[in-house]
Amino acid sequence: MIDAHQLTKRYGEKTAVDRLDFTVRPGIVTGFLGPNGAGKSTTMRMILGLDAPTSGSVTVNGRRYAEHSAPLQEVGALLEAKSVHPGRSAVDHLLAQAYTHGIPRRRVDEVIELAGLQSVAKQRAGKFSLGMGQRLGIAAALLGDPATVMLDEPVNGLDPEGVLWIRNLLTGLAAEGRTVFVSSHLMSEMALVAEHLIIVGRGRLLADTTVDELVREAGGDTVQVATADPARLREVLAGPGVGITGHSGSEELQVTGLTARAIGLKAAEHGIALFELTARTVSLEEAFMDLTRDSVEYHGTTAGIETLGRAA
Ligand SMILES: Nc1ncnc2c1ncn2[C@@H]1O[C@H](COP(=O)(O)OP(=O)(O)OP(=O)(O)O)[C@@H](O)[C@H]1O
Repeated sequence: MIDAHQLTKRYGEKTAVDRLDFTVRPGIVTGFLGPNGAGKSTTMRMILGLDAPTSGSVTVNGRRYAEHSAPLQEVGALLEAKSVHPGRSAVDHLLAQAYTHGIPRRRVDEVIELAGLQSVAKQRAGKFSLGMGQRLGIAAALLGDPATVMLDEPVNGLDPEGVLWIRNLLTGLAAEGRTVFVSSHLMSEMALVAEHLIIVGRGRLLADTTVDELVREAGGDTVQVATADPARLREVLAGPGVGITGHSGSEELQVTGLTARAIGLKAAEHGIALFELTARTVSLEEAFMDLTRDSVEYHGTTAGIETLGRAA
């Protein structure tokens, strides 16, 4: 369990993390989402005691990270910038960490296997590809068999097989009852693994919600209907909890609060012809963009490219 209370970090004038309150619970994967620069890494660094909060606090299982007597066994973490001695082999890197934390050699072999690094375990880590480096970082994070696992952008640099491996690993760790907290700026990736989402923008909490709820709030339960008699259809569909919108004179209506099936049945019952009946599924990516639109610090632009194209 991770608990943040009014967690704040300022770097001079810049507020990187702004009064965050959230709880990360065991037994599920919680996604930590936000655009670039939203404050995710800073928050994770504070959870691990690598950065001190300017104000507020964050605890892991009721204590600050530094107060745990065996922190590696409490929280296993992979942060973006991982320092591995380039001349050391993967196995030696893990052994060095295991020895200094009283972890048996057997566990090193276990995590090497878990991370699929058996064939390269004796190679120098300096020669590792980005994906292999990520796997080594994850092996190190799991070394202490921690109850809480925290990974910052774990799919970075992984090939499709590696991405799938991470997904299964995360859901497996959560199923074992661990607390799993994973950051990403990719909603599509989070949608596949996370059950709960904590979304931040410019250091602030934007949403603390489930994947299902986010889609619902974004209008994911809207049904698009086209009919020859929109006025009559409005009448027969109207009721408590039902919302109907549409331009006057248009054949198209947008209906919330009723399933496509219920709308189809009602229309048939009243002999109203329908031309279209489509349940509109809002992608999580759209929901995320809507939520964070005002918090994106670094907007991309294609204006320069267009200008170049015209000049050519
Ligand atoms: N040591 C630092 N000194 C000054 N500013 C910092 C420092 N660390 C982070 N920041 C600023 O704080 C803000 C939050 O950064 P952070 O790296 O936590 O965001 P993030 O959500 O992890 O972003 P990304 O998805 O790009 O990794 C950014 O504006 C960043 O420039």
